[in-house]
Amino acid sequence: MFDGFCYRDDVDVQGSLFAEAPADRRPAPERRVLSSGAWIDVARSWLTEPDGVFDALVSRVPWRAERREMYDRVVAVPRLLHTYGAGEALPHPALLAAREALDAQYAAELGERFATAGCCFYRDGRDSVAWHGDRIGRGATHDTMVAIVSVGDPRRLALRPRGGGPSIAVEMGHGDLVVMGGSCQRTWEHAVPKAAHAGPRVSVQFRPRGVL
Ligand SMILES: O=C(O)CCC(=O)C(=O)O
Ligand SMILES: [Fe+2]
Repeated sequence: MFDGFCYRDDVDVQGSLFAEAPADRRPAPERRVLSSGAWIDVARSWLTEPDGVFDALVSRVPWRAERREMYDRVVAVPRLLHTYGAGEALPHPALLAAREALDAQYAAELGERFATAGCCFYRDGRDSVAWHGDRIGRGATHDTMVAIVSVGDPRRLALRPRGGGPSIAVEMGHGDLVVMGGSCQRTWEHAVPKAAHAGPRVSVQFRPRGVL
């Protein structure tokens, strides 16, 4: 069986040759420093089993439509949502492995672990999220991180400084990781703009406790 072969191959290599090394072969994130203490990290093809994760997310998550309350206004959210709280089982083992890999990569810098997993289902290019910062919780006052794992069709994450200035964009492709860090949630805003042609995409955002 192909799966069995892959698994045993992994175990052999990690067990005999690299017994002390972490069993993680994900590409290292590359950092882009933005203004005012904000940064983003990007790692392409970072998630293991992205196809299985996409299928599991689309079929197993209890999706609901919602309007999201931002600080001073309610933003229309044309997309489906579900949040897994701290300690709740995630719908695919690769997402648990992803959270553990994020903790291994970032816990020292972040000072805590990733706890919650917010999931968003963009059914097609008409689904989107407007400009906002994740500022309902501590992100409004403290440096933090929001780690986005993306599966399905690629979509653009646009970012712009809160006080005005040119925007940048990062493509979030199938299996890619994009981490917004530092002051990003309070000094920058982000959005997923509508796209003329896009198939389904699911985003999983890992956040520490108290960051929403
Ligand atoms: O779709 C994404 O990856 C970003 C979602 C987002 O910014 C949010 O839900 O706060
Ligand atoms: Fe956000």
